[in-house]
Amino acid sequence: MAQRIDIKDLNVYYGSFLAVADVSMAIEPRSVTAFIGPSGCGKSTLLRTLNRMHEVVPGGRVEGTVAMDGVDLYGPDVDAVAVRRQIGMVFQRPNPFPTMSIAENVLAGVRLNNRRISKQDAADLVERSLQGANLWNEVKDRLNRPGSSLSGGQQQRLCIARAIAVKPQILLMDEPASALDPISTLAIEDLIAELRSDYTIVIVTHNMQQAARVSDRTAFFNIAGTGKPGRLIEMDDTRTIFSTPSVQATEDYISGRFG
Ligand SMILES: Nc1ncnc2c1ncn2[C@@H]1O[C@H](COP(=O)(O)OP(=O)(O)OP(=O)(O)O)[C@@H](O)[C@H]1O
Repeated sequence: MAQRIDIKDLNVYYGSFLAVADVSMAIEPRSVTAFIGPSGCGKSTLLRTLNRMHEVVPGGRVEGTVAMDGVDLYGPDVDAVAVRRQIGMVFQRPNPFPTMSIAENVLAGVRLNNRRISKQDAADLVERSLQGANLWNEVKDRLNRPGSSLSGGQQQRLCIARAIAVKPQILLMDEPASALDPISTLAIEDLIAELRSDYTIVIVTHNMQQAARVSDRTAFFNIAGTGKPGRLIEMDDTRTIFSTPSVQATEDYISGRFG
């Protein structure tokens, strides 16, 4: 199911402002890649180019290529809406549909994709997705209660269930645990570790320990100053980045000397 992502010579703009410059990197399938770096270096912006959400912002555009298993997402025949539907995204704040039931929240993406689905298939998909998000046991007796009746950590796992219900190949996570308490954070991290075997996962995180715990590869981004674009400084196995990075700025950042 998972797909490889190849980013080549990517520049990302908001209008005339170059927010991220000259990024080339490969993101391996069935692995977790963490984007780290100081505030404003463009981690979230880059993440949003991977499912064409960036260009939803007025003036948002890219130069360069982002290929999924060799197919350029920005190619002329590619439908941006279809790309957004296929590539799951989980945000910082859990955003279930508050009045929709837990079960309908899980099915929301599938329904948006206009897929006709029988009652039994829907029930199976709800169970499978909630199992996949490690939430089934906590909610199986109240699937008709509203999504907003869950705790923050449960809501975030519900959002992950919603994302995986459409069977995406890639899951993008923008600080998925930063609004959660430590126990919910660990639940999300455990879940990421489990999902890794089926998906290509890219996670933006400010939390160094989290990057070290959950990711296989880490990409460090930096910015030379206000108004300057963010750049990829280095990318390597997470163990290497956190033990023997090759660039001084990476070492300074991970050891807490700036950022
Ligand atoms: N909608 C927008 N319109 C214009 N500029 C934007 C927009 N969103 C972000 N930017 C700018 O793009 C640059 C990169 O922002 P981005 O949010 O991607 O950084 P980040 O590394 O994810 O930051 P943080 O860690 O604080 O979330 C910043 O200079 C930011 O001000």
